[in-house]
Amino acid sequence: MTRLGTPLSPSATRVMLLGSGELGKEVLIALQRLGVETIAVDRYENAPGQQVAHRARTITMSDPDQLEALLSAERPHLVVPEIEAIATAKLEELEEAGLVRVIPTARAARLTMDREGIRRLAAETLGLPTSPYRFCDSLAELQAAIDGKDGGQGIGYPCIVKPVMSSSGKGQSKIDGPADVQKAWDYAMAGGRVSKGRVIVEGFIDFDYEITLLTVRALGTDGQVQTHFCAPIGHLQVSGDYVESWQPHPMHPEALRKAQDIAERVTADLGGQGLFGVELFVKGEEVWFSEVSPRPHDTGLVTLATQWQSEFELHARAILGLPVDTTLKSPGASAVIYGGVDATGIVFDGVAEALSVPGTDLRLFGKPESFVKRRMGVALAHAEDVDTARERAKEAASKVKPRAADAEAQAE
Ligand SMILES: Nc1ncnc2c1ncn2[C@@H]1O[C@H](COP(=O)(O)OP(=O)(O)OP(=O)(O)O)[C@@H](O)[C@H]1O
Ligand SMILES: NCC(=O)N[C@@H]1O[C@H](COP(=O)([O-])[O-])[C@@H](O)[C@H]1O
Ligand SMILES: [Mg+2]
Repeated sequence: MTRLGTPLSPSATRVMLLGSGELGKEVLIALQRLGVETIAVDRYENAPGQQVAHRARTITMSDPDQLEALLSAERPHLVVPEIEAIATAKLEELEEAGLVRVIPTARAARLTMDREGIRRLAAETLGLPTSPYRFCDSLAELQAAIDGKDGGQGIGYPCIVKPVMSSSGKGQSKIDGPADVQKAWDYAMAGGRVSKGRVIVEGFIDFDYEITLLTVRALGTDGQVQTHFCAPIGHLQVSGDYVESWQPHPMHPEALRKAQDIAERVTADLGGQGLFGVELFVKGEEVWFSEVSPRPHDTGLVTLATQWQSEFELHARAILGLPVDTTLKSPGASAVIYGGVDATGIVFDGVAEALSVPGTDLRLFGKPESFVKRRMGVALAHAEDVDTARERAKEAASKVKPRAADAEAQAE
């Protein structure tokens, strides 16, 4: 295990998060509870995790020179990517030279920041079932891939187009017919996290439900990495972004076996220690791999209400080489609170009303700027069963009403 010492002293264990949004904030809190010295990095000032870390640094994380300069100034023992858009090639170079240890590995961070890297690994190297897909660099290539005029079998309609570097549904759209192709291309070009004129087009999978299988690679007492699974998390996505999640999601035993097998294989290849969010589509007993985050997953926010150790605590423990426990405490659910307004500085109305819903809790992330579709908070609920928990979480989330702080000042 990593030796734990005294933060802000020479014996400290220093962990740097690259990306400090709502997910990183919870990882930072979990690390601090174990006496780790934390450095929160993000692309903008006062990111949620920066508000709870020992130190905050703001850089362009996709700039290799800025990243290298920061790493040599801070000399963290562990570097924990929290977002896709970082200079992963630089991390690989520094890891190779033995200068940093990246969680779970720099290669995993590189492969998963780009849909092409992880999709080719999963489908072509590991032979896992996925949707049919093609990568395209222009509108003409996209049309040809859909029509099967690029030498391959046509992806056909409906299909889904996504920038190769994006997350939370940014730049993603569904194409139902030829009239939607241009619009989907333009939207993808505008929506990627890092501008790169490349997209993936995927055949649409008509799944019964989709899950995130949180998978933890942690050291056992024998010093070997062991794989642990959390109970499946069901979720609902709107426009490619998660709006609700719940745990446990009931699964046919054969589908669960396949899901765990896929998760085991993909995480074993990515390697290292830490928690992964393996996204899977399920229809009957059939299971498709969609993608994987080598870090806590947004749909896994529900584990703050459902597990003895949340996904954030599991990640913190696993990366430090400590034992983990993935057992469920209670069925539960989460429901997203969007900003609803474009404003710098907001006020949340209805918080007391929300928390008066039985079994609920809130996380208000503290992001300095709100956008209509920016995730600003989440409602959590536990209950005797998942259906009740979902109702509670949705009710609590619906009572929280963000509004521009300016409007309040004007009203007073
Ligand atoms: N091939 C597909 N067939 C059917 N639905 C799909 C397909 N690809 C994506 N989706 C839907 O869109 C959602 C978002 O897709 P995906 O996970 O690839 O995007 P993302 O931007 O990486 O999202 P996040 O970062 O939140 O995980 C999926 O969870 C699923 O609901
Ligand atoms: N699906 C990935 C995901 O949920 N990532 C989470 O969202 C933050 C970015 O939010 P922002 O776009 O509002 O700054 C990231 O920092 C991470 O916590
Ligand atoms: Mg996803």
